[in-house]
Amino acid sequence: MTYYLLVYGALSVASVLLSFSSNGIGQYAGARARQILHESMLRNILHCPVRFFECTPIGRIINRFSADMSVIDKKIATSIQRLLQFLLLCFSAIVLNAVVTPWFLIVAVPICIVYYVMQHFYRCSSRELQRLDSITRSPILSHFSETLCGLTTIRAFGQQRRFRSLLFSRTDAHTSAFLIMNSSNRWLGIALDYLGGVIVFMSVVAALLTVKTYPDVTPSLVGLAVNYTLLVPIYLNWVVKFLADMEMYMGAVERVQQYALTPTEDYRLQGITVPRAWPQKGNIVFKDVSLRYDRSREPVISNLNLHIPAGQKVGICGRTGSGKSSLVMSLFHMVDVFEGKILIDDIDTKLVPLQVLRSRLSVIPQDVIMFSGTIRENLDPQSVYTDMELWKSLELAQLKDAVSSLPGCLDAEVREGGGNLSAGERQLFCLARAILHNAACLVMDEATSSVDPSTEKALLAAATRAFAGKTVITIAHRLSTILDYDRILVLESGRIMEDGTPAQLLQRSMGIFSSMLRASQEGAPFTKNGQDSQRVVNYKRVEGKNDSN
Ligand SMILES: Nc1ncnc2c1ncn2[C@@H]1O[C@H](COP(=O)(O)OP(=O)(O)OP(=O)(O)O)[C@@H](O)[C@H]1O
Repeated sequence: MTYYLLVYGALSVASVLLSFSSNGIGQYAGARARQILHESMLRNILHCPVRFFECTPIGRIINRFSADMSVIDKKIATSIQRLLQFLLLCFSAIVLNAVVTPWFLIVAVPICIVYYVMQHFYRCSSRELQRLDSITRSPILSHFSETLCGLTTIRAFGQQRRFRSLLFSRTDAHTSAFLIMNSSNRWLGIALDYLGGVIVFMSVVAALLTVKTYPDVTPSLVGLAVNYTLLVPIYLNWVVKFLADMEMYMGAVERVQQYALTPTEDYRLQGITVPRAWPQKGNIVFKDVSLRYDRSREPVISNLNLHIPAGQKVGICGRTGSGKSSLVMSLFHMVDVFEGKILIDDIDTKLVPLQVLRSRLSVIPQDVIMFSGTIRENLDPQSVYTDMELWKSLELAQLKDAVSSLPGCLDAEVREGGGNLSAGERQLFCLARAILHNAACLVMDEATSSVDPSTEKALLAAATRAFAGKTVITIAHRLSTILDYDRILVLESGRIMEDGTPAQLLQRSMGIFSSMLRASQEGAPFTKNGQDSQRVVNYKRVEGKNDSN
């Protein structure tokens, strides 16, 4: 009796210790695995080219980071442990039955086959149903985030009802998939219960036969075997469930891994080391440059040659899709420069590490991004400038008075997306950022297209003053704004069609620039009072005088 008690006690202690260590090790391994997966996905996504974000719906990316990561975080480690536990329990029950009642082995084989077929059928269906569940969830998230972003437009056009019904129909599709998935789980539960009933029945029959044929088998041993068998259906149910769950969860790992392996931009971390002050002059040379967005697409610009001397103010215009943005984006290597060279102050930009290159040039885009925080954080996120430098840049950007009147001045609140600032103010803040950077080249990509003429005038005047003597490249939305520039380039289908001073281009009455300017004066509402036409006439007069001098 003491012997049995000691063995039982030792087994219990061993079981507790093993369970404790397997839980600890399992959870630690799970935590490390999900940390590695999350970090590699995040690192990769942050380094993906802009094109990836244009082609991938935001809802899908959020889904990877929320739903898929949550599955990996909460479910996988526990499921693997439970699966192993139930597999071992099942195995031990079958072995015990086989040892005590050998007749059980005869029925065990067909039962195993039926069991295999059933779980295979369930797992195949469950995988597809899970995919359906995941596919139908992304459109809800995309639709929801799109609706939030475009709330003003939706309300302005009275489209609330349409958007609401679209949301409901997508939610219905998702709920249906979810319901079918859950029903399939219930089906499996019921089917396995029936199979379990058959197993118990067979086990009892095998026990009766064993008692007849092997008289030395005691009733207590038979009772133990039958008792174990009673639990087999429950264990089997769990094994199948966890197997299917694991398969489903590994889908999340596969999707996360896919994002962790998405090709990133070439950051050229091993690139050349450029002087701290580069580019000092802002002398830009395009040598036989060809650009494309994708290997499978035609180049948007082919064999372009262009020299922008240091300190020149260049206006770029052309019809929509002519390649203006692509041309200036190539300076930042945001488009694939697959042929030729772009030199800035005699250094090939292809060899400069991408982060260095982008940090040395300034850009004012059409849509300025402001983050929720303070004005100081938005101007100088890395806290490298002094207050005096911040105020100086605000003064040059004509924002000093506006900021000083705010409660908290530099620490005044900026809401998400700069919601409490006007479009013009946001653009002036972007100019202040560019001034702080003190880059030798400034690029303005239709920076003034969403502001009124007076703000536009203020922004351009501030930029001209702050970037006097530096290279400024402006993609012009309103042609009248670049009439006082040093040079104008007219692009068409990725080629430079006209290149010269504004006066030279205006002299070609049948030229593209002249006709575009004429068309904009006829069409633009703010030319009704003749301001811009007058400006062109005055400009021609002044140029005429200069020429005659
Ligand atoms: N992200 C992109 N992916 C693929 N092709 C693009 C992409 N952006 C632009 N393109 C293509 O490149 C060509 C030039 O576009 P780009 O935006 O440079 O013209 P743009 O003159 O700046 O036009 P807009 O004045 O309308 O901004 C167009 O044919 C356009 O379809």
